[in-house]
Amino acid sequence: MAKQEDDFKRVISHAKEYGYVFQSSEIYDGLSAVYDYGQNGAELKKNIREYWWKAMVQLNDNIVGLDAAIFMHPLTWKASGHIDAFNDPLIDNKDSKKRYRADVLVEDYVAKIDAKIEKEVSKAEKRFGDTFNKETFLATNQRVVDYLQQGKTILSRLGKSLQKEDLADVKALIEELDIACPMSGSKNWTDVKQFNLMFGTKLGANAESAMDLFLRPETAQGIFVNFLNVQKSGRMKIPFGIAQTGKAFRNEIVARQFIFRMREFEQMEMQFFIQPGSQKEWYEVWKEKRMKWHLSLGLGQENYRFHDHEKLAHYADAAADIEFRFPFGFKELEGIHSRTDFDLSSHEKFSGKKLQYFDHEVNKNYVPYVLETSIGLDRMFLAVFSNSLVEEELENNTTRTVLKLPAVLAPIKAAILPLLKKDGLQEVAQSIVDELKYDFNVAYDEKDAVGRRYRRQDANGTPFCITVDHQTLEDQTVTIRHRDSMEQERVAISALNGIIHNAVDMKTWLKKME
Ligand SMILES: Nc1ncnc2c1ncn2[C@@H]1O[C@H](COP(=O)(O)OP(=O)(O)OP(=O)(O)O)[C@@H](O)[C@H]1O
Repeated sequence: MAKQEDDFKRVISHAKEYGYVFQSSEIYDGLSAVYDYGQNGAELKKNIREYWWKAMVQLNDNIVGLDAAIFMHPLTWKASGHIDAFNDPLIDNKDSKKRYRADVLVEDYVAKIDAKIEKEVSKAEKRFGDTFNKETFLATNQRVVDYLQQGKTILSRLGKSLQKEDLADVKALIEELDIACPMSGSKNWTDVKQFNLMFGTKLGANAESAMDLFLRPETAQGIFVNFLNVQKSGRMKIPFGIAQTGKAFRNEIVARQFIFRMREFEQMEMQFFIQPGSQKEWYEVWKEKRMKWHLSLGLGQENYRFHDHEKLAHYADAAADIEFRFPFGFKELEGIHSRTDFDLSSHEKFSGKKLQYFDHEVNKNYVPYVLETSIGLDRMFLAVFSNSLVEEELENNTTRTVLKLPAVLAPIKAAILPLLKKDGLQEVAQSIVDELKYDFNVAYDEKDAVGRRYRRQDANGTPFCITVDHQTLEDQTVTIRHRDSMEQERVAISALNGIIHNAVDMKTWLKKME
């Protein structure tokens, strides 16, 4: 646990030191769970967004984009169920005065059971070596079987109590499990209460006539209310999808995991409109497609897993998360939800407007079913960033900090370094920058010894360093150093564009999804 916490602290401080993420309004001591992206963070975020957009919109001829407003008519949130059901069960500890999500307290308890299982598995793995079979072990080792059953029983009871809104039972569960406040160790709890997560605001200057609005808690509803606008104007045929990226706002109760859980964040969502009855098939298709997108970035297959939901939201008939191994364990990164016709039917009901589609294939009108993929851009940022940050032992007994970002996402693709600040080397380096900058985001760096500059660029995630030296003046060649291998090669200036292009081109990376 201590190592996990240290690793996570290192991620947060590195993000600040290298201009990736800052606490919002830091000079006023910050605003809790709100963050700003710095010069490098803004680039990384933009690149992730573009990587998603290309994969979803550009590569699929039946998916189009949308940019809906954050403000929406208040009835939208009545129809979507957010006014009545977008609640988290909260519980306060009377001694520490700390507030928690009651369901998260129980889930964390189960995570501890999971950690015990992992421990048993790794012990057995060591003992049995190559002959070890994890599946057989999980099914036959009595202690592990008991742990698994215990976790399942707890989660199933939690799911049922939440579904029935039986908050007294959620509290009873916390008491039965003897869960203590993680900050103080006290077990002196209040009752569990529901808390609506939407932020309210007002539209209009006049106090009497001002209209109560909500900041959108998800981008999806902007897509649903525009379903017919897009379908008709784009003459879209089912199955088709609408994708959008944009800000969403949630007044999260527990928000202390850096950019994992924010009060203002960005989502990348796609709603895929399909024939009723075909949802199971599309659910599997999109689970697979989205996992392939993640794997194409090369962060390691072992860092992802699916988690199929037992407790379903009011709109869903199936749901799974793609979980990622964050510094604090496996957690949700993306959700894939089979939303049935809940949203469109509900908007029909509340707006009085038909939101139907005439399907020539089957010769009838219907309200389409929807398959949704929804990922948090900030969470994806954290996944990429935390996974990439490594402390590497070098042969000469020193270490280096290197941010091994996938080159396609790196904020700066190459740094151009004159070896010395004289003899015309700076001018040549600058002329290389001036040529490359039309195609790539590049940096010029002349300060400090070249070794220190390499380290700085490593820590910044820059895939290439290009050094201009005296030989450059004679034969128009430079040294190019690769961030991950630290290998250096001598290449012609004229070859630089091609080398960088091969490494960072989105097409090459996206093709890995095939
Ligand atoms: N507060 C938040 N901060 C950052 N990203 C978020 C936040 N809430 C949701 N997301 C992102 O949006 C995606 C889709 O939202 P969804 O409503 O399905 O999340 P959720 O199931 O409520 O998440 P969680 O269970 O973690 O609260 C999530 O998978 C996550 O990546």
